[in-house]
Amino acid sequence: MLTLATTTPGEPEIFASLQGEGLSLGRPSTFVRLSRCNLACQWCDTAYTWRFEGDNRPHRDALAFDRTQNQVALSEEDVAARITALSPDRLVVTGGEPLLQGPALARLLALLPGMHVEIETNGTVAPHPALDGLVHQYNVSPKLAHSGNPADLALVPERLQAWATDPRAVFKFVIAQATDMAQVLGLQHDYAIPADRVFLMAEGRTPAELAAHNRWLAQLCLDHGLRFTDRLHIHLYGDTRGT
Ligand SMILES: C[S@@+](CC[C@H](N)C(=O)[O-])C[C@H]1O[C@@H](n2cnc3c(N)ncnc32)[C@H](O)[C@@H]1O
Ligand SMILES: Nc1nc2[nH]cc(C(=O)O)c2c(=O)[nH]1
Ligand code: SF4
Ligand SMILES: [Mg+2]
Repeated sequence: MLTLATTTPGEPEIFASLQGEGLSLGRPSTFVRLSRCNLACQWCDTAYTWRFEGDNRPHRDALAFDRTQNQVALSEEDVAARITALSPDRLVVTGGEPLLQGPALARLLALLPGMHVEIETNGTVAPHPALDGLVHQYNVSPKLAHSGNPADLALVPERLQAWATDPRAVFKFVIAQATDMAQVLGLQHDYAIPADRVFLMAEGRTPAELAAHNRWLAQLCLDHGLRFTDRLHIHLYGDTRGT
């Protein structure tokens, strides 16, 4: 069984959209959003996937979503059928943190041979061995200090090392202010991440926020020879579930 996020109560968040971020920006894809996360970013745009009542580690705030309204369990066969009905050739699995459900995800992907598979991940969890061979691209978004997560949870050295040496892994750093660059450049240096595999993406959940941040973010990309990504889906649809 897989535990998915919902668009409305009981309705799993499986949808067709253009990949809005990073290396595959603009590619028509089917998205599957899984439930639960091991981190708690203070600006998370999908907090409904993890900020459940009772799930109150010290660094999580009091705002709680109802677990029964915001997740649904489905069989791998059911999820595969819903994906196939959207007739995609590309799948993006996101969350929450999708690598927390590695074995079930591996069973799902085994039912979908021939699809190009991207995983959106915070980069703290090792892919299950049964899953890893079925994935074509990892969109790895390590969380900087401004996310509010304790560094020892958000930045796992052996994981960062593994992603840096995996050519399938593309890094996507969320930037809230220009001073965040010191931490990005430190990580890029420490783990010898090729600049060609580093994207900077503005923090923002509205077109106005992105427009304001993208101005100076573009300049930072130029200054440091790193790649820029927008968040296309926010411009097209706003901060809406299932888009
Ligand atoms: C919701 S996360 C799910 C996958 C995984 N947990 C992760 O963080 O990579 C999907 C992407 O959205 C980004 N994201 C979440 N909230 C954001 C925000 N307010 N502004 C910009 N990017 C955000 C994350 O950094 C990640 O790249
Ligand atoms: N269109 C669209 N593109 C995306 N790329 C990454 C997303 C995510 O939430 O992981 C996302 C999303 O939610 N929608
Ligand atoms: S790691 Fe991803 S899903 Fe988890 S809180 Fe951060 S942005 Fe949200
Ligand atoms: Mg998103």
